[in-house]
Parts: sequence; C-alpha cells; structure tokens
Amino acid sequence: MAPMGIRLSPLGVAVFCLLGVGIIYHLYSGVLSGRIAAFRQRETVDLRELLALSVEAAVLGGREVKRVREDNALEEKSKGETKEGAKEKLTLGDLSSHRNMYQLIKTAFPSLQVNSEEHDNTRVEDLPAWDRRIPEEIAQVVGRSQEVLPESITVWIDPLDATQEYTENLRKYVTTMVCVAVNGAPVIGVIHKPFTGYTAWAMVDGGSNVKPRDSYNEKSPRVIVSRSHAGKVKGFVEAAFGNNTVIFPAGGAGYKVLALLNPTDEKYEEADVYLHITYVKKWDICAGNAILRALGGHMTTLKGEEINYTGSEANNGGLLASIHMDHKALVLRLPARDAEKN
Ligand SMILES: Nc1ncnc2c1ncn2[C@@H]1O[C@H](COP(=O)(O)O)[C@@H](OP(=O)(O)O)[C@H]1O
Ligand SMILES: [Mg+2]
Ligand SMILES: [Mg+2]
Ligand SMILES: [Mg+2]
Repeated sequence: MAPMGIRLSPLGVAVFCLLGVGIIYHLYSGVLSGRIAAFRQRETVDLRELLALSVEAAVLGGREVKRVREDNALEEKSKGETKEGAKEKLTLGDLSSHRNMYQLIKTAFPSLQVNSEEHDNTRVEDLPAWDRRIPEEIAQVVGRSQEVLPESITVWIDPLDATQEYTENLRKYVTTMVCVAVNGAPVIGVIHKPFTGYTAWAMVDGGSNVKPRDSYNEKSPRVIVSRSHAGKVKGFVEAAFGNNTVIFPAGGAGYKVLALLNPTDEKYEEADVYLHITYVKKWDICAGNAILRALGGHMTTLKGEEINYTGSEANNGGLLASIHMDHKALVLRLPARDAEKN
C-alpha cells in the first residue's frame, strides 16, 4: 500500500518544474549577461593601436616593394584584364608586400576582417610579431585610446598601389596603403611612399601628420586623374569645369590623394580635385578617403554618395575627392554619366 496514499498529478509536477526553471533563469540571467558584457569588453580593439599597426604594416610592405624594384626582380605577371581591357599586373613587389603586411596584421589581431588586394598564404619566416608600441609621433597627436568592437572593423590593404607605374619604374607614384573602416565608415588611413620613406596617416576624431594646402581653386579646379585607367575622363572633366581645365594625369590612387594635400617628401602636382570615372576597388580608395575625412575633406561617388567600406570590394560609382571646398556644389557641376560607357 502506498504510504499516506499521496498521488502526484502530472500537471502539478510540470508547473512545479517550470517554476523552478523560471527561478533559476532569473537568478542566473543577470550573472550571465554580466559575464558576456565583460567578455565583450575585454575583446574590444583600440583604434590608436590599430593606427600604429597600420603604419608599421605599410612601412614593412614598402620595404619589400623597394627591395624587389632595386633588385630588378619584378617577375611581372598578368592577373587578367580590367573591365575596360587594361592589363591587371602582379609583381613580386605586390606579393611580397602582401605577405608581410597581411601576416603582421592578422597575427596581431586574428579576429579582424582583413581584405587585401592580393591573395597568397605563403608564410614569411622570421617576421617578428608586432611589439604593440605606439610611436611617440602618434601618441603625441592621438592623446587617448578609442575602443571599438572587432566585428565592427574591416581592414583594407593595398600592398602596392600603382603597379602599372611600378613596372614602368615611375617610382614616385607608388604607395602602400592600409585603411580601417568602422561600421563601413573610413576612420584610419595610411599612405606610405616606399621610395622616399614618407608616410601620411590620419584618424577621424584622432589627428594626423599631414595637412591640407593653404588654398584651393574652387572656381577653376585643377583636376588630377588616372594615367592608365582614365576612360573618357578628359571629356567628362571639360564638360564639368570648362575646356581650359588643367588636367594632371598621374598614377596611383594613393598618390592622387596626396596631391590634394601638403605632403613634405617631394614635389607633387598641386591638384584641387581628384576625379576617377572607371571602376575602382575599395583597397585603392579607403585610406585616401579616411585621410580626407579626418582633415575635413570628402571622397564620394560621382553622385556625391558616401562609399561604404564593408562587403564587396567594388566601387562602381566613380570617385570625386576634394578638401576645403563645397563638395556638394562640385557634384552638381558634373555631367550625367553612363557607367557602362565611362
Ligand atoms: N578601371 C579599373 N579597374 C580596376 N582597377 C582599377 C581601375 N582603375 C583604377 N584601378 C586601380 O586603382 C589604382 C589606381 O589606378 P590609377 O593609377 O589608374 O588611378 C590601381 O591599383 P593597383 O595598382 O593597386 O592595382 C588600379 O589598378
Ligand atoms: Mg593591382
Ligand atoms: Mg591600388
Ligand atoms: Mg595594388
């Protein structure tokens, strides 16, 4: 005979269990969410550290670019053709720079999304890990750290910009570039010149080591454009700013942004506007965009839209860059463009 004749109702047991689970959940949810928050806190990345690392990476890549050029060991290959039929070249300078830059950044911050123009997993033996030192030059300008979540970051690297000109030994156009975008907005930009050793860097709301020129000609801007991926840019520029517009053809997207500023390493064309009408990729333009933005300038599509530096590498909308000018007014002066015909 069952003692006392107690019978458990299944419904009662279920309600009792649910209550128990509810109490345990209530007690632990605060603790758990606190733990998760603390974990995320620890995982943040300091943008000032990323700036220092980006400069280090650009200089490291630049050393390879210079070495390969000076050894005359370019091992030039073709990666295919651009949409417009120009040869897309690849040299040992691009590859060796990529291996060094990518490995340095990925070893220091393995969780970051890093998009390089080149793809090659050959390990660089004996590459020392980044020492996490913030150079004095950066510490003096960027006074405090700025923490962001790693998942909000996209790093874009161009291990050698102006490869076409590099193969022609037009050394002044060649740069290495690193850019850090946060939630798609370009925030840190580094443009390094391997053959002069000059490095321009800037961080939005942080500071920079490069300044704009004192004056710009807004009424009749001198326009810097591509020399090897120009498309029909001459007619486009003349339709916008008049038939007598001074046009400077130059190599490299990094170089052309520097020509809008006041870099101190060598003489540049003093351009007022940088304009590009053919296809271009985000590693080509992100660093320049970040530097211009940090200095109060703008880089947009030809329609004046901001460029989002997440997702696909493609920028199909062309490029208009200016500083200390009414950028919207410049956009309004541009003629309608047929992206298919360029
Ligand atoms: N139409 C196009 N298609 C693909 N890449 C282009 C392009 N126009 C310019 N670029 C890239 O943008 C950079 C600057 O070009 P430009 O000197 O013509 O202004 C070069 O980068 P890389 O040298 O890193 O490949 C070049 O390949
Ligand atoms: Mg290339
Ligand atoms: Mg490039
Ligand atoms: Mg390149």
